[in-house]
Amino acid sequence: MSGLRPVVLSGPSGAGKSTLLKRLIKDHEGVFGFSVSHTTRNPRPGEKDGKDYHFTTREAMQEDIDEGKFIENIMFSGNMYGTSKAAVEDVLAKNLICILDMDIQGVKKIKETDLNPIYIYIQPPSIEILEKRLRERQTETEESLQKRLEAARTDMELSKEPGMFDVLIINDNIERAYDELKDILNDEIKKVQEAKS
Ligand SMILES: Nc1ncnc2c1ncn2[C@@H]1O[C@H](COP(=O)(O)OP(=O)(O)OP(=O)(O)O)[C@@H](O)[C@H]1O
Ligand SMILES: Nc1nc2c(ncn2[C@@H]2O[C@H](COP(=O)(O)O)[C@@H](O)[C@H]2O)c(=O)[nH]1
Repeated sequence: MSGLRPVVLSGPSGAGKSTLLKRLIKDHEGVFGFSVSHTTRNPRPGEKDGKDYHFTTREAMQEDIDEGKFIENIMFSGNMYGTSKAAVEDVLAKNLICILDMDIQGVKKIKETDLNPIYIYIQPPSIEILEKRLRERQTETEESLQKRLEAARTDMELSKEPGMFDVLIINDNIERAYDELKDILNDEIKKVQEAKS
């Protein structure tokens, strides 16, 4: 099936991107496929290699980048992250809507490609609430948390650049944010469902 637009979910660390996209994929079986990024950070409890991320080393990732295997890659909070060409191609080959989770630097790089995704920004209600959610997630050291909050401030400023995102969702309430996300993607979801029926 041609013409399915990928979806880029961006927003600061802790905004709720993974929570929303995991629910979207689970609730729409056979509709969405997650573009599994590479990262050099350590897996969190419960994260699976090849599903949440391809966990790798700096050396291996740099080698692949040098060989042109990545669409985009960044440094975030002291670790490398990136979207390989294979990650996106694997999803598109299955005729699924490809969902990408990335920071705003990645968004800028994707804009230089011909992927033509729908760009969605997930915004926390405030930096204070973001900090509270990140602390409650209990995944970060104090140092990593501070780096993420610093990056979040820059990220939220850059997100205001006109034309950067197609839609902004304020994640003050997870049910409302999820309903908004579903509404935005309704036309794309229908395309896949109709093609399958
Ligand atoms: N609306 C909400 N209200 C309260 N807690 C929320 C809400 N949305 C998400 N959370 C919680 O906030 C934390 C951060 O959410 P999540 O991990 O989905 O963020 P993220 O944007 O994917 O972060 P990262 O980019 O670091 O992976 C999680 O513990 C999640 O359960
Ligand atoms: N530019 C990219 N950013 C990515 C990619 N995969 C994830 N991310 C972003 O990194 C931060 C931190 O993620 P975490 O899992 O360590 O909390 C977050 O903002 C993600 O959106 C990628 O491939 N490219």
